[in-house]
Amino acid sequence: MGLRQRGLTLTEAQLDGLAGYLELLQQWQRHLNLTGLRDIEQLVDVLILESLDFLQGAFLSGSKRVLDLGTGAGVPGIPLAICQPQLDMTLLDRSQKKMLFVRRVLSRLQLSHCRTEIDTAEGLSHRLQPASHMPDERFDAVVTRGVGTVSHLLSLAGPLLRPGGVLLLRKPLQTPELEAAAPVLVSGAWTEVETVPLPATGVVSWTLLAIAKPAPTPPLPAK
Ligand SMILES: C[S@@+](CC[C@H](N)C(=O)[O-])C[C@H]1O[C@@H](n2cnc3c(N)ncnc32)[C@H](O)[C@@H]1O
Repeated sequence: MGLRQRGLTLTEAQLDGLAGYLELLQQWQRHLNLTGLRDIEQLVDVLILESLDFLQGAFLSGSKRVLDLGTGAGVPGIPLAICQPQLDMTLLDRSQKKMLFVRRVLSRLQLSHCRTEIDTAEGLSHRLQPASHMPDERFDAVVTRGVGTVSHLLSLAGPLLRPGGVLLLRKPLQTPELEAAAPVLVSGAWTEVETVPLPATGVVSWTLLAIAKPAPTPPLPAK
C-alpha cells in the first residue's frame, strides 16, 4: 500500500480504520459528491497515502493539538487521526454538507479524539484569539491540503497557531508559491521553512513544507 516506501508500519486496527473510512466515503459519494476520485487505487493513493505524508519529518509526533484546515471529506485529518491516535485533531470546513459526512465517520469509527468545526478559518481565528486570563486554545500544528497557495495559507493559519506552532503543507518540489510568499516569510511573522522530500507521484516530486511561527523568548534563568 506504499506504507513501506514511507517507513510506516500500521496495526491491524489502523488498517481496518482506513478501510472503514474508504468504505463510508464510497457509500456517501453517491449522495454528497465528496471526491472526484472513483477507483479504489486512486482513493488509497491520494486520500490515504498522501495524507500520511504529513507524518514525515516527525512534526506531528506526540500528543499535539492539530487543525486540519479545509478538511473537505476528512483529508488529511481523518487518516492522520486513525494512524496517530494520540493527536488531538480538529477538522474544520465551512461546508456543512461535508462536515455532516465527517461527523458520521468520526462516530462510526469511534474517533473520539477528533472534534469538528463548521466555520471558516477566519471565523475560528476570531473565536480562538487568546485573552490574557484564558488558556491559549490555538494549535501546535495546522495541516491542510488542496486549499490554496502558500501565501494564502500563511495568512489563514497564522492566527490559528500558537507561538512555536508549525504549518505543514504538501507541495510540489520547487513550487513557485514559496518565492511568491517570500515577502511574508521574511517579515518576522514566520521563522523557518524546513523541507522534507516525499515519494514522487508520476513525474512530480513532492515535498512537505514545515513553516514555523516564532516561539516567545524563553524566560531568563533565575540568578
Ligand atoms: C479542494 S477542497 C480540499 C478538501 C480536502 N482537504 C482534500 O484534500 O481533499 C477545499 C476545501 O476547503 C474548504 N475551505 C476553503 N477555504 C476555507 C476557509 N477559509 N475556511 C474553511 N474551509 C475552507 C472548502 O469548503 C473545501 O471543502
